[in-house]
Amino acid sequence: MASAPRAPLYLGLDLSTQQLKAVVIDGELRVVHQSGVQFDAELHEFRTQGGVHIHADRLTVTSPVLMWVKALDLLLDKMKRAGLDFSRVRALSGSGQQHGSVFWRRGASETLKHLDPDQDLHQLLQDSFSVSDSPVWMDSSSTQQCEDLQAAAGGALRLAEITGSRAYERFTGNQIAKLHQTRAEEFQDTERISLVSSFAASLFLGGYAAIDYSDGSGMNLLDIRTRNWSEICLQATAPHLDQLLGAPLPSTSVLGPVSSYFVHRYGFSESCSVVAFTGDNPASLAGMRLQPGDVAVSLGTSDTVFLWLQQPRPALEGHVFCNPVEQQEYMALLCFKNGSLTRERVRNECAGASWELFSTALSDTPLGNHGNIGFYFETMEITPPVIGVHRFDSADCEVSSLSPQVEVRAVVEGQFLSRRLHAERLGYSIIPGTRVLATGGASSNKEILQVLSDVFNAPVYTIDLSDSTCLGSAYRALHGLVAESRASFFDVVKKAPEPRLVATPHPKAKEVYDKLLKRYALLEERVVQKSHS
Ligand SMILES: O=C(CO)[C@@H](O)[C@H](O)CF
Repeated sequence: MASAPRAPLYLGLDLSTQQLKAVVIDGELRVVHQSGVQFDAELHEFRTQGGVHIHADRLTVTSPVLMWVKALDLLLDKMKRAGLDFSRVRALSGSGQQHGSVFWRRGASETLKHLDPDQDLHQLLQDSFSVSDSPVWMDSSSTQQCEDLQAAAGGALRLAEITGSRAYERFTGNQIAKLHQTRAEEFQDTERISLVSSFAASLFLGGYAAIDYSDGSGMNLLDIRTRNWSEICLQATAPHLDQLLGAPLPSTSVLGPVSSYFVHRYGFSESCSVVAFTGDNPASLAGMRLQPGDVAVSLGTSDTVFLWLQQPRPALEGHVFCNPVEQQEYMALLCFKNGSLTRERVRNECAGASWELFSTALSDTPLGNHGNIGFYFETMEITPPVIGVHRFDSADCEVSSLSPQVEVRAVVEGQFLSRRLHAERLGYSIIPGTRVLATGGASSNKEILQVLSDVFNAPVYTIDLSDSTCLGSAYRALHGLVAESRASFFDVVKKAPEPRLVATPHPKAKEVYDKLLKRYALLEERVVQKSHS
């Protein structure tokens, strides 16, 4: 059913690792438009792989910030050509890959304020960034800065108590510290530092957008209880950081009207509101309308497991972020770097680059995979921090290879055993009645979700759109308009379609995977010890 011609629309964007996506909903929360730009395929002049550049040291990982700018030009042109009436967009919001950072050159705020609508953003902002290769969440090169920050804060656990996480290499504060130490001239030429989320919001705002509490929780700089920058952490990171970052704001904040550039170039209404952008995982929590007691499993470039927390429970593993939709509450998250790119590599090598054959391999191999277990940490993993590929047979003997079909099941079972093991270690036990909400690209594959249901011994649900992050941003755009009146996010989006049950655990699942999980934990410890020896 089409929306009425002048009925308001709400735009949600997601600037993720491999692509820029958009979803448009109407006032009934129906998706009326989707679009996207794939970085590798449509912006190949930037020569990224999976949207990033992995540097020769195999630890430094960056993305060209002008690729993200040009992707927005392409996306809005695509949406305009597809006939989207931007004048109906009442509010827009968005999300970005977490932890990444953008360094605006001195003078860029003036350029942002006076964008010429006859030119594209990519041309206008060519000289607006002091750092052209933005550090992103896949980077693992700031270990020294992590150690220094933990020492300054009083140790790893103290830092976790303050910021929600011990120091992690990908977290923005440590990346800023490294850049300040190793690229002093570029740092000196910087007048503002944004997250990927607030950078995208700045483009629409025509000025520097505030960092929101939720994505700001992924920097090792924000005190998650006071929701202000931690002085100890700022001081330990770089000079004048409070000025470079600006004051953080609630994730529901209306930042202002869209800039005149978008009014004149694309026909946005002058009254279209820009609602604070946030991180991709917090936006996904919103898109799935995650409730306390649910467990979300996002299967994207990174795999993440996240859930709703009423009170922060920081630990030495995983993260606590401010909740993006309930300002006084929190969310817990575990991140696994070797996610979809690892599944795709095994698909290419063991299933003829076909998802159908990949799914057939899963259907044709038994629960527990005859005791074979695999660890596929092709790049430095985050949870646990280890690199290497290791395969073990049913007698816990390391083997050099598995048959193609067994390897397919081993990568999927191994990833899900790891997600479950580390979630349970954080006290997030999967109890009867727990709903597992799956999202992200791989959540459209029923056989992969069947393995998830079996390993977690829980029913798995999905929402119609595998892209909960964009949908969550569109929901947040709508909610931002009424948040000041204290309207709850859940009231505003209660008409959204309910998650759909797509897999229930096999009767033997609990017996098989409770046992296999114990072996997995011992073997993972062995792999970690071996990689640190
Ligand atoms: O590092 C992560 C979360 O902490 C990843 O999920 C990124 O947000 C992916 F873009």
